[in-house]
Amino acid sequence: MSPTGTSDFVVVANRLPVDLEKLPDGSTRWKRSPGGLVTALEPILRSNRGAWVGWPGVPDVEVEPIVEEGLQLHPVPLSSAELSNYYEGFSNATLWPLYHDVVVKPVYDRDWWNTYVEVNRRFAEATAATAAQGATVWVQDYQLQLVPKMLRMLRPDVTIGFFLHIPFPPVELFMQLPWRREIIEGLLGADLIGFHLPGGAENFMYLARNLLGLNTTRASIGTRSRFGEINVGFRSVRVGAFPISIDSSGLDELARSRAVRNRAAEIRRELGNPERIMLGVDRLDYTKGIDIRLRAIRELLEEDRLDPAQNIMVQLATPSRERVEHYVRMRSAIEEQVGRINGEYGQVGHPVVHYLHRPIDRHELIAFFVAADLMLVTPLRDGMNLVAKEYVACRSDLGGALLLSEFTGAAAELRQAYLVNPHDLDGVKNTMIEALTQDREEGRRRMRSLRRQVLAYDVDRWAQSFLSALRNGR
Ligand SMILES: O=P(O)(O)OC[C@H]1O[C@H](O[C@H]2O[C@H](CO)[C@@H](O)[C@H](O)[C@H]2O)[C@H](O)[C@@H](O)[C@@H]1O
Ligand SMILES: Cc1cn([C@@H]2O[C@H](COP(=O)(O)OP(=O)(O)O)[C@@H](O)[C@H]2O)c(=O)[nH]c1=O
Repeated sequence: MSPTGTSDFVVVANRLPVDLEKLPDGSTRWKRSPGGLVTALEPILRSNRGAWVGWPGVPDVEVEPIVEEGLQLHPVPLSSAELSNYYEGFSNATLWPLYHDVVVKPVYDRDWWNTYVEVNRRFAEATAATAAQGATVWVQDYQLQLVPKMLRMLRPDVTIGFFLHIPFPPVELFMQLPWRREIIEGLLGADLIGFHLPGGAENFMYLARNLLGLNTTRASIGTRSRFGEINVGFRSVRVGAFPISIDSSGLDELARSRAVRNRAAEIRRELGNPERIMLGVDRLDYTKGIDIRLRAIRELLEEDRLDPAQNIMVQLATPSRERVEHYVRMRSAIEEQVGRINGEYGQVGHPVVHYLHRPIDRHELIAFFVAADLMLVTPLRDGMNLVAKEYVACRSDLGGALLLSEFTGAAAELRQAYLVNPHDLDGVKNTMIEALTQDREEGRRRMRSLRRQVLAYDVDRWAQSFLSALRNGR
């Protein structure tokens, strides 16, 4: 057994909720980390006054643990070589594409795998040193799939939950992975393994049964109900589906504020008061289908089905994984598409596509949600997509429309969105026109129904359903 720490509730994630930023003058400051995992978990951990174990966002720095507004942050350092092999390599050039339907070809590299094992061990050791006797530890996501087993060996006294934020792939794809047994065994160190959707949970059950030969239940898995069970020696591991969500009422309240409404009106003016504003908000990731929506817009302009003077698109794109090859290529391709549309259909001072490649602050983002007539969410595959839910939460006016890919986790719940198959470009184009020209009452009916779902199933409900299953099941 490792020495114990003092925290009763510990979240372990690849990143801390804040990234250390090195400024040109050599000083440093903390800024919010990108992505939906942090958006979802930060409020929960703050209200639990827990500890967060994670990487501080830059390589080759040793940072002491800090306490920030009651939240204890325990940085796990990574060297440049580890960053390259564990984060950019195995996590984001092997697992990420493999788990997202092999949208691009995964790379299988033994050195990357070895570093992934070493870094997972470091996270497990840091967690073991942070958790109090009998603590609850919640391990997050694909970067840390070996931590549950490693931590159990170090600290059999703690209760371990694991949640996967990205899709768990179909069995035929997962079987490509040379280290497939190790990953499944790593995850089985947890007491409860959570996925967004029942399909991912059932894929995992199948592998436990057929790859590792374990005894499992066989009934279908429900959403927040009907968990699967796997016998691992004398232990029982439960498996369930817990769709993640957002701080719906917090966003709803902010979006109703005068400051946000004024800013939304100002955004419309800044864009030249067009009849309709379309919006995309994503990390710049090839899974998000940004290229698909741009292609759809270009073809609609070509076919004279969209008036470029009255239909404006805003694409907000946070930089992401900028040294991974496919991300570099995709950025160039998207910027070329934006340039081409503006070159062919824009006017001086009036581009058709407004594109920002930088992180946007949450208040500004909410004003964009309030200003937009059509939200375009077109991933080829996405674990959940919190942006879709955030747009709905911000539309208490029942205005706007959500166009949503069927291949997002969110589509399982947001059935009244304009659902599209992103591989069917004509379908995307026709649905864009349908949503842009929707009857006002039809739009209000759809948005009312979407809001019922998003406001009822918020991030607190997600965390409570997972944590109560974890605590009651041991
Ligand atoms: O840490 P990065 O490499 O910069 O990536 C940011 C996060 O991206 C992924 O987010 C996922 O989690 C969301 C919340 O569950 C979900 O809505 C989305 O569909 C996922 O893509 C990744 O899983 C996180 O680990 C990263 O922090
Ligand atoms: C572009 C942008 C986004 N955000 C916030 O980031 C998350 C994104 O979460 P989602 O589940 O949709 O996808 P990933 O986790 O990135 O795969 C969401 O909360 C956005 O509001 C942001 O704050 N600033 C940005 O510029």
